[in-house]
Amino acid sequence: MSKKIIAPSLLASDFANLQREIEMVNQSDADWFHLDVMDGVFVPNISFGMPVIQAIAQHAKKPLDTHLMIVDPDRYIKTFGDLGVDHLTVHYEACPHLHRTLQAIKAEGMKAGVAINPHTSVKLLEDTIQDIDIVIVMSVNPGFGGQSFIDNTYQKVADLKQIIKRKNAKTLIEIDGGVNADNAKKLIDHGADVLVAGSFVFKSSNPTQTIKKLKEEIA
Ligand SMILES: O=C(CO)[C@@H](O)[C@H](O)COP(=O)(O)O
Repeated sequence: MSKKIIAPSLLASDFANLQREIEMVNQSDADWFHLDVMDGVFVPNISFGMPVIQAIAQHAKKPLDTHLMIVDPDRYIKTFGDLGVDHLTVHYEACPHLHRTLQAIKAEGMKAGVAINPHTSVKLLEDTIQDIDIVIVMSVNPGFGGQSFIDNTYQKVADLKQIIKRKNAKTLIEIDGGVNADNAKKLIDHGADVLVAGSFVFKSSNPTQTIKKLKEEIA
């Protein structure tokens, strides 16, 4: 069985002590950093952008998994590649020419991801799945941390896993939003490979231990 991945979302971290938070993740059992870029247009919130990611990249010792919640992501693909981002995920709902966008991300040397909102069917990815390295199944409506997990995510993950198998693709399934110790194992059992956790990690009294517990839960 392939290794299961935990990606703490820095959106829930203490921005006033960002370097300390990055070092915590570096030293922890976490596998990736998850970075949420929000533009205030695609989602009703603005988070952080290139200068902050450039600063994070100087300290992070694990892959940067970057989730663009922005309109017209094609405009910035090269910039994120130059910043040293490892995975770049765009939203299905923001890409009229998804196949072209995926090729452009790969041409910059990054893994190409597609995120789908809770209302978007996994069936819409059937024709591009072999070109997608990572699908982020949103288990909350994107834009904010700390929301409650949407229960139909389990079925979406199972359906997506079937599509990946049928098409003989190597795509990883990543879950983002409301992930905690109560739903982590069930998500893995339904076919998830990567779990993003923001509030559950950074709002806990001991984030390092919380990451360790999550890893044990899904091992
Ligand atoms: O993309 C998003 C929110 O839009 C997520 O990455 C959140 O940052 C996850 O936070 P929690 O739900 O785990 O607090």
